[in-house]
Amino acid sequence: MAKEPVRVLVTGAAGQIGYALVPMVARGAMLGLNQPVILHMLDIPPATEALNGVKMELVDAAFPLLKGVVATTDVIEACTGVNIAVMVGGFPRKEGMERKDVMSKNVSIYKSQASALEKHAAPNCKVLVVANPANTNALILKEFAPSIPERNITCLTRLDHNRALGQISERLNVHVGDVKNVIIWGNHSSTQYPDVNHASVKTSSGDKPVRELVGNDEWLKGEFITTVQQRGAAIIKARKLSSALSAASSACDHIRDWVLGTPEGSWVSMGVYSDGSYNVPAGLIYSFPITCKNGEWSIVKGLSIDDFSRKKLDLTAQELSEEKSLAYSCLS
Ligand SMILES: NC(=O)C1=CN([C@@H]2O[C@H](COP(=O)(O)OP(=O)(O)OC[C@H]3O[C@@H](n4cnc5c(N)ncnc54)[C@H](O)[C@@H]3O)[C@@H](O)[C@H]2O)C=CC1
Ligand SMILES: O=C([O-])CC(=O)C(=O)O
Repeated sequence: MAKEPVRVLVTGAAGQIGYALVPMVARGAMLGLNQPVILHMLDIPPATEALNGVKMELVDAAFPLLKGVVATTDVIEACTGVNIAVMVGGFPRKEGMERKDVMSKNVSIYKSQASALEKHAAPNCKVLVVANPANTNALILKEFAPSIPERNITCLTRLDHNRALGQISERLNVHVGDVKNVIIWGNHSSTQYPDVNHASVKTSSGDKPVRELVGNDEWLKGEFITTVQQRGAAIIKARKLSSALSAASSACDHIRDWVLGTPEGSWVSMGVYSDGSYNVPAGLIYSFPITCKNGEWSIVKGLSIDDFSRKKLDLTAQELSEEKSLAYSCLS
């Protein structure tokens, strides 16, 4: 029997990530090649014409899995009945800005969209916040949508995770699909901590630790970390626009693994509501190593944290606590 379509909301759908993301969803990259979808696309009134253009292109692309498109500037219509919400809408960072510089513009958007989701989305709707500052927008959304379970509200750090895999694969000249179990800890910002202490590479003689294969701690503790932390800024410098295709692809990875599960023996990074694991203060949306099964995520527990890592985990938690206070001051 044909599967019921899943309703996927993409906010900011007329923007550059939206434009890359909606065809990926319609092709099955997010929910699988046998899962029909109905796309809900939200943008703001000045983008109405562009949004309609995206809708026309979706029709023209004749995607077999796409069973309907709602293109609207009405937040209630956009949120009604959605099972997955990918929150991309917002004001992007420009060259020379830190992500928290876009805070005041974005947190007020997330406060109002929280209420629309809470009232109109399908029960158990899974939410992924992409727009920056992603962790803090997700936290605001959680706080202003108290009836959505906190487990259902996450933010995107999978792009940073994938960037870390990419850097290791380039350094070792191995295929990116053979590298696993890097971790992004903390904030989707330049204080994030890309950690390879538990990462490995599949080789013909079994899995080998990344640290051993790289054999250069100075690079791993220095240039590797800063390259991943600063990759978003490097893309902005090169393109004069922030990452879009890689962000869209990573958003698909995030939802796909959350819904369909992570492969046995490997984990991903997701920004989730901290339960105090690894002594990260509870009540922050913080990126952890995560496995997913049956549509639920769990933090990977019990990994060893050395002194170098401890300081990095604490630093990015500190930044998130400060962002949280700043966000509240923007809202008052
Ligand atoms: N977490 C992550 O890994 C990444 C996050 N980002 C962030 O994603 C966001 C989107 O980036 P782009 O698509 O490049 O920006 P963009 O400016 O091309 O698109 C944003 C879209 O959001 C719309 N929008 C603004 N306010 C809205 C509202 N209240 N409701 C619905 N739509 C609204 C705009 O009209 C625009 O069409 C930015 O905040 C950016 O910083 C970007 C890359 C990676
Ligand atoms: O850097 C930015 O503002 C966009 C972004 O979040 C990223 O590419 O990681």
